[in-house]
Amino acid sequence: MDSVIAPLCLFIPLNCNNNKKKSYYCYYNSNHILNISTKNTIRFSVPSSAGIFNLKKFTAVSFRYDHRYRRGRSGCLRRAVMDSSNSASSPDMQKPKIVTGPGGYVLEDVPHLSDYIPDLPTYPNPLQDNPAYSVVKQYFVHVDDTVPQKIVVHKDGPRGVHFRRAGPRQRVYFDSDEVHACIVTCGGLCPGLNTVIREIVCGLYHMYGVKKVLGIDGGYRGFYAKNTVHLDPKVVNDIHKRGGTILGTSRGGHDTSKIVDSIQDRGINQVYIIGGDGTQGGAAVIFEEIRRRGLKVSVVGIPKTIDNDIPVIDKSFGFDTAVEEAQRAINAAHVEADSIENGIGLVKLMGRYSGFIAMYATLASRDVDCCLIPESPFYLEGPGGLFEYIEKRLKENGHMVIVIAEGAGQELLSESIQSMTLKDASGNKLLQDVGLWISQRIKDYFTKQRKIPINLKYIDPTYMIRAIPSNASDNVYCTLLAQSAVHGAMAGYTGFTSGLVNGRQTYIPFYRIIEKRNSVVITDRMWARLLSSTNQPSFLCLKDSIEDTGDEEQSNQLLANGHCGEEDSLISKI
Ligand SMILES: Nc1ncnc2c1ncn2[C@@H]1O[C@H](COP(=O)(O)OP(=O)(O)O)[C@@H](O)[C@H]1O
Ligand SMILES: O=P(O)(O)OC[C@H]1O[C@](O)(COP(=O)(O)O)[C@@H](O)[C@@H]1O
Ligand SMILES: [Mg+2]
Repeated sequence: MDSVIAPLCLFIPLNCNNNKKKSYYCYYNSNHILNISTKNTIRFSVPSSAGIFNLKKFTAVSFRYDHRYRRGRSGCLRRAVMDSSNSASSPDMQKPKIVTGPGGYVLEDVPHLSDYIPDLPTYPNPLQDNPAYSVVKQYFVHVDDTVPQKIVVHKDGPRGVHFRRAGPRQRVYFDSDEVHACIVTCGGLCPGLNTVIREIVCGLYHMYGVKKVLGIDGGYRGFYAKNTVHLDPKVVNDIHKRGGTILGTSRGGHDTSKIVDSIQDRGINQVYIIGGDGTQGGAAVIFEEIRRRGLKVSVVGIPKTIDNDIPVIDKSFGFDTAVEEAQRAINAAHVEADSIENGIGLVKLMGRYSGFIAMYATLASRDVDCCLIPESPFYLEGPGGLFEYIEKRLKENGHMVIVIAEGAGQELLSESIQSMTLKDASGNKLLQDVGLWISQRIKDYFTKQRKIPINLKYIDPTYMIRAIPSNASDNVYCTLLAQSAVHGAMAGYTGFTSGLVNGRQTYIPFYRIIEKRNSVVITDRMWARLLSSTNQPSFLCLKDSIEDTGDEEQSNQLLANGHCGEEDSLISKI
């Protein structure tokens, strides 16, 4: 382990088999989850009572669950908490910047260029002379402004974790002529990518007078394997009306030293990285390498995930657009099902590990009779199963609509289809098509076993949803995210993701973004709302779900409060 270079990703699946000892399988690598190798597997045991898994022996900078290793219905994952005193045990690692204050106040601050480069000159913010902004009272953000992560507090409770408020600062750490910025988009497509690119370029130009902005072509590998594109307000003027990303994107290709060499060789000093959890993980590595080399380069992440699976932030851009567009597919499924005897409309929506799109699209539509998501295990046959429910709805209503998230029921699929271990270039497991599989199972059951003729129409609108331009509210959201990112970089902050927390723009340290995944908490009120709106079976009683998750902290909270903890960011706020 000593030879491992940071950052290190540990994936710990827990086989929850009610034995006294539980086995953890750790996979680690130095840079990229693709390089996970079975040779690097360490196996050891901890007592079942261990709620916190201590990473003392490892040089861990990032840590997250990986549902890909989830095992069957009884498999579960236990929260593992990174011990912050150990997380930076390598001399190359940036220690989290934690500031504490009275009343249990904690600021999880972001790095600043001045942390590792002494005597940096500062300049007055050019915005002070900008006629558009000079009318705003208190335009500049106060240096002590922070935003609480938890908005619901109790009288005697601690003030809790805060993040630095985003926005323009009185003094900046870059002279406008000195700035050479670049923008890269990585991972899957998402509505709003072009709007974010546009607003970074226009923000740099119009607010700070920055003229040198480069577009990196085709994701991370574009830094060293492709040409760059010059970006200015004229080039990006209309791009927010188009879907996709004008810069192109890719998975794979994260070669840290080649990327940082390219940044250094080109004289780039602000790097804007737009992408999901994988991309932000890559951004964290780039930041660490830049810091290690002592370069005056701000590294800024803008979170992109159509699945809304990035933690801490209220929701991700493009999510609203995706939910809205999904309505068209659900409407079509409903029209088809309603027009024919025993019609079943089945719509597969995105959501590899998190069922937010399926849940919100279902709640918005009111036409859906059953919504299946990865977080809520289900079963097909027998009392309380899906087939029984379908038969009941067909008898009652003559038709039904099912929405299924792409990651739902994967454990059932791997039981019936030989498990595939193929991965994409980023190391994400290639999922089996649950929509096709479940269509076939439903058809077989009703026509062969029950001798009930059904008419099933399957719709997969995934790429039609991903490829559209963002809607009006996402456009505004993208603008604020992009402008906050620019303000942060100009103010000398680095190693952060720009994100909305409780309705306020904030700067969040990378490690908080990549340490875990945001997912639907099925024992939370929002999922209960869904169950009550569709009237579908829960497939799991509360007692079972508590036993099954094996997460003691969550279970205790559930039993005590009837709802879940801070992970349910989007849900619990609504
Ligand atoms: N742990 C990691 N460290 C470095 N780079 C990573 C890591 N995980 C993913 N990447 C890189 O980030 C990019 C996007 O990741 P991917 O998972 O495909 O999309 P997303 O950012 O949407 O989650 C890819 O180039 C991938 O190689
Ligand atoms: O077909 P691709 O390009 O591999 O992408 C598929 C994946 O990307 C997504 O659309 C969304 O990914 P992000 O959350 O990273 O935006 C998933 O729903 C889907 O599993
Ligand atoms: Mg991802």
